[in-house]
Amino acid sequence: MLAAHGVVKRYGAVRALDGVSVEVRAGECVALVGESGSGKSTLLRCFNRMTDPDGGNVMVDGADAATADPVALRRRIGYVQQDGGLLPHWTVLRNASLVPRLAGDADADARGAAALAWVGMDAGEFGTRWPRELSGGQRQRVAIARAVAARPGIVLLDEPFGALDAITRADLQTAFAQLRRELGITAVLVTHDLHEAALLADRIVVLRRGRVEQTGDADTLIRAPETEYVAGLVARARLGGG
Ligand SMILES: Nc1ncnc2c1ncn2[C@@H]1O[C@H](COP(=O)(O)OP(=O)(O)OP(=O)(O)O)[C@@H](O)[C@H]1O
Repeated sequence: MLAAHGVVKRYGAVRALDGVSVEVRAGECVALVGESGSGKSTLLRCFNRMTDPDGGNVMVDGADAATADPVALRRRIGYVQQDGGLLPHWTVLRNASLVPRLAGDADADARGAAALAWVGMDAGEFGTRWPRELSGGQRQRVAIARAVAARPGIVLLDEPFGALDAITRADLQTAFAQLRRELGITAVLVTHDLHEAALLADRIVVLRRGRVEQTGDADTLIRAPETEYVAGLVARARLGGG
């Protein structure tokens, strides 16, 4: 469904991505894990052309992303950013129905309301509120609703639960996992947190300095780390309360 082949992205002297290859099968959730600056967000943004690579290629649903219209691509691919990215002067319902509305869907509000219900928010109760009138967890729920309202087959998530307290984060992780299964969404999730990756993803890609260090399911990473770096990451995650 998604693939990066030998992707290179440079920012001046920095090689944010240095020949990265990743494949994401239909219906799968793949987590991109790595320390700050390892290239996770850059790789994520290559899939919806918010960033264009300098080398290699990116495939979306069998077609080269470089030839796709970026706006059309972004309407087909849901995107959740770290801070939610809600428009502050739009109500919750208007935020949630943004993508169907941009696509000219006459039922945009109904789709937004349905998406809010999927993430456990009643449009009657929350729809007319402003983003600033929500808790951080509620805002992230709306951000997820917005990303799925147009029923995209693919959703990209950049540290969507990072800024939340542990209980809210666990609630949202469960809600997202359920929604992903129900809607059959293919997802790429950027996270610092190996626990979160193990919980939500079918496979984990460990990035380090713009390169893939190891790809595998959580069990493989834990039982058979291929590099000292991955072994260290696993050890630190255990120390961190796993
Ligand atoms: N627009 C940009 N201009 C210049 N350098 C950039 C830009 N975007 C990213 N970089 C650099 O590319 C590298 C990878 O950044 P990226 O944001 O992909 O890392 P990350 O793993 O997502 O980090 P974090 O977890 O801190 O978000 C970093 O060295 C970063 O400073």
